[in-house]
Amino acid sequence: MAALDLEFSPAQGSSPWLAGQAVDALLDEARLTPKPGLVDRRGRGAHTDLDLDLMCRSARALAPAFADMAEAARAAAGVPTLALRESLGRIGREAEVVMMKTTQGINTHRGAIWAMGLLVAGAAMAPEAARPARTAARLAATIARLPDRHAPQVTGNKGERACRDFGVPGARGQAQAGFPQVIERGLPELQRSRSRGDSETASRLNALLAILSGLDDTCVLSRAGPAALRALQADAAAVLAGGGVATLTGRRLLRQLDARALALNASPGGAADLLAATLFLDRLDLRVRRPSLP
Ligand SMILES: CC(C)(COP(=O)(O)OP(=O)(O)OC[C@H]1O[C@@H](n2cnc3c(N)ncnc32)[C@H](O[C@H]2O[C@H](COP(=O)(O)OP(=O)(O)OP(=O)(O)O)[C@@H](O)[C@H]2O)[C@@H]1O)[C@@H](O)C(=O)NCCC(=O)NCCS
Ligand SMILES: Nc1ncnc2[nH]cnc12
Repeated sequence: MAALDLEFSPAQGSSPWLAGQAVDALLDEARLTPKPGLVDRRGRGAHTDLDLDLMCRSARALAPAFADMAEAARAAAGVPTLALRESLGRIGREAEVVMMKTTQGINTHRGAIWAMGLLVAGAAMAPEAARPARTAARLAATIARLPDRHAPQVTGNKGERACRDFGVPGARGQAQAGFPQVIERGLPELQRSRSRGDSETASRLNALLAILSGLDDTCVLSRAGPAALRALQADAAAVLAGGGVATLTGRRLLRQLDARALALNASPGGAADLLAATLFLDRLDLRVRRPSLP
């Protein structure tokens, strides 16, 4: 894997820069507080084996893999080929090994490696686009729909089992459909909340809730089942209908959602990954609109 010097400030749009944006988006997601059922600055959420320090170390360890994915996408000269799909699959599986070594066997970011890896590749293929977020998601979806001959037929992962048992498309389906929860819910809610003057923290929490309210999160399904997923989705929608996290009503409803997630041992890890994806794409769009951003 390519060596990456994180002290060095890479050129905007370069592969190390894209990798840095991806890692920063993962760190922003992990630190965002208070999230329902998830690891944040307050603690472990519904998890016994995760904490914020571990999430941050895991995120940073993924930088070289994201840079390699961007390089592989650039080498494909803007065309989402089968060879690129298979290169990304190999780099993605290696990144999962790096994650597991870093965390001593705990799954912190498997879903994030998948979603973010595809989006980094999509962004690397469309660096000059006027609306990089949408272009990156569209290219990422095209890559995700290609078959990878080297992927294991059956992984036995909890997400795979939840997709089979509950008939949902899961992480693969979300990517293959062009990340609708990110493009149609996360990003618009982030922008809506900001434009009405909500704080950045409230805007990001609202974006997480918008994603959670409509996502077939296999992390919730496998830990707590379909009734729990429906309850969390309804609670998340209620916070937004109550005015969002910046309001007193919204904050009260968010506390209820958090309490319910903890009582059900349910963690919306898939929604957290897609919030990180939303923040990554938002960073790309912001750089285009405001090139002088620090
Ligand atoms: C396509 C893969 C992601 C494999 O997917 P699969 O469904 O087979 O299996 P999982 O390993 O379960 O991964 C899915 C993870 O994706 C997140 N997720 C869940 N639902 C959705 C959704 N609807 N849309 C998008 N993303 C979704 C979620 O990730 C987060 O949760 C993880 C923590 O879960 P937890 O249950 O706590 O942890 P476990 O250890 O599993 O259980 P416990 O013991 O703790 O109870 C955490 O990772 C978050 O990120 C799902 O977990 C992909 O792995 C794959 O095929 N890779 C191959 C490489 C490749 O092709 N790469 C190409 C481009 S990079
Ligand atoms: N903040 C978080 N807590 C638990 N699982 C996660 N997966 C991705 N982000 C997470």
